[in-house]
Amino acid sequence: MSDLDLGQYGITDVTEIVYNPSYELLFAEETRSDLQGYEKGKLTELGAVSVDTGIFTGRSPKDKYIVRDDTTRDTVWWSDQGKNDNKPISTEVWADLKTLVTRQLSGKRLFVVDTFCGANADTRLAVRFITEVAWQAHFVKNMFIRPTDEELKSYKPDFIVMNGAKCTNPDWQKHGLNSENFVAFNLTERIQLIGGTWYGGEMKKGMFSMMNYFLPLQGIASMHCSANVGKDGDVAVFFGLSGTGKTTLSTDPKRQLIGDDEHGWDDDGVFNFEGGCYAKTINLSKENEPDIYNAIRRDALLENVTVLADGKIDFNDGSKTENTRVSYPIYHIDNIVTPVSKAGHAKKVIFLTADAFGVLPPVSKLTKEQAKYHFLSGFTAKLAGTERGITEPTPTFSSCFGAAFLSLHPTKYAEVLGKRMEAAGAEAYLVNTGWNGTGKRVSIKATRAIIDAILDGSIENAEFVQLPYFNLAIPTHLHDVDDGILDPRATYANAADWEVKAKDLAKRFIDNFVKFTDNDEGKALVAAGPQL
Ligand SMILES: Nc1ncnc2c1ncn2[C@@H]1O[C@H](COP(=O)(O)OP(=O)(O)O)[C@@H](O)[C@H]1O
Ligand SMILES: C=C(OP(=O)(O)O)C(=O)O
Ligand SMILES: [Mn+2]
Repeated sequence: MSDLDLGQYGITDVTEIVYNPSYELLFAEETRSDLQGYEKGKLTELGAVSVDTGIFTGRSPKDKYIVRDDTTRDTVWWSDQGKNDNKPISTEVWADLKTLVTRQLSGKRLFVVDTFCGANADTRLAVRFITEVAWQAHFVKNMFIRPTDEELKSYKPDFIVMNGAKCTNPDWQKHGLNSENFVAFNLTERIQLIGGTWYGGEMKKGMFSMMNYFLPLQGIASMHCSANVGKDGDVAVFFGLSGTGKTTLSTDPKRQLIGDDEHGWDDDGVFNFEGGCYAKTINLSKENEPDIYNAIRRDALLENVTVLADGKIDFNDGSKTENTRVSYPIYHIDNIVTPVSKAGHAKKVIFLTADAFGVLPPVSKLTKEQAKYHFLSGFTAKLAGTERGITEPTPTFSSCFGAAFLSLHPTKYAEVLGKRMEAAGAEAYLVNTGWNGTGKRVSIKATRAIIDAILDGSIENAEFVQLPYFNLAIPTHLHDVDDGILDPRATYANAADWEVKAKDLAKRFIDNFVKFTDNDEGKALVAAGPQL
């Protein structure tokens, strides 16, 4: 253990430091009978503890800030340079927020959890979390990489996350901020501050935003994707915004899981940033998603699910939020890459989208140019719950399938990914896990069969037709998939209804892409997008 004087961060009079608590200790701490309110965990019949995360049951992008100083001024993609969540704050406002959080944490009994973000020793961030809430310590222990005892001996943090969830900012209006809640980053001090929101996802996705800052500047792709690898070492990555199926579809008993949400791609291949998974549990069933269901046991941590008096869980109850979750260490899934979550170069790149309009085909094969176009566009529907204020599927363009986490301009991620794909000879596919003309979502079973056809290569033997307006190549037949769903036009009682919606969506793509056409490269990509 390195020097644990929290005074160096401005936290004083700490009564006790619970350093890197074991799962045993966390269980005891979060189920203590004297705990009150949102701190209190409940034991469920599956053996996992369940907590309520408070007022915030999803991330709060509107409350996200980055200090604009000499480190970040010319690197960060700022909210005044495009539509994004990287709102600048001054060092003065930062100092006030830091005082609030350090004062909140001073004089307390604190949990300190030392972790890594990133599987590779040369590019990982050693992230130290400081929190007064036991289940928040549990969450980061599940989600980040747990250092070995040997690694802890020489552990030196690169980044500090001070979670002051219980404090809010009374001066937010004077500071010109969005609310009394804040999630703020300082790249010079290498500190994240949290106030007002208890939601653990701010820590997880916060450090993802930081990897998204550091890695592309070194030519390493930083990707909002899941990843797995087949028996022959064939790696696939699945990009997608929240709720599109990254976690569900990468958890595939036939393939070893690398990770379910955040990865890098360097000269050696694809590597996980995390040490755990964060699965949605709304309507979870043992039949549809057995591996995720079985991962919910002792040491997993449930969030915002409904627990009945006898400890039974009602996974169909979305009354607290649609964004009910479980975090678990990655080894709760049987088939994973060990000991380090990494594998070779990706040969298949899958863009998952959940099209709420019911226009896009369940699968299409993309040309190189189309891959770039769709990566920059990042079309999907935001599903209910993951972000505050989103209560029904809302169509959105989220660059790189993760605009909320991009610290640099989207073209930077496209450039780095493009180079990696080119060098690996990777093929790209667009998979719609959302809706079609039936008004229903494509079934998980059908999507899984589609993914199988992509990964075993059989899709390459299919006959393809071109979908008008989008010019997407769609297969006419795939093993174990109903032919009737492959062409979205066939899922409408009246194909003319598809036409109307398709034209509308095509126009949205075209309008959205205008922002990328201020340079020759972007202009050249327009031809790869929808045409009217
Ligand atoms: N065809 C489908 N493919 C993938 N997931 C689906 C599909 N239909 C419904 N779902 C549901 O959508 C959600 C996908 O969420 P998840 O895999 O957690 O997405 P992500 O990891 O990208 O946020 C799950 O609740 C899953 O059960
Ligand atoms: C945890 C999140 O990721 P995802 O929903 O993509 O799993 C999130 O977006 O807050
Ligand atoms: Mn996920």
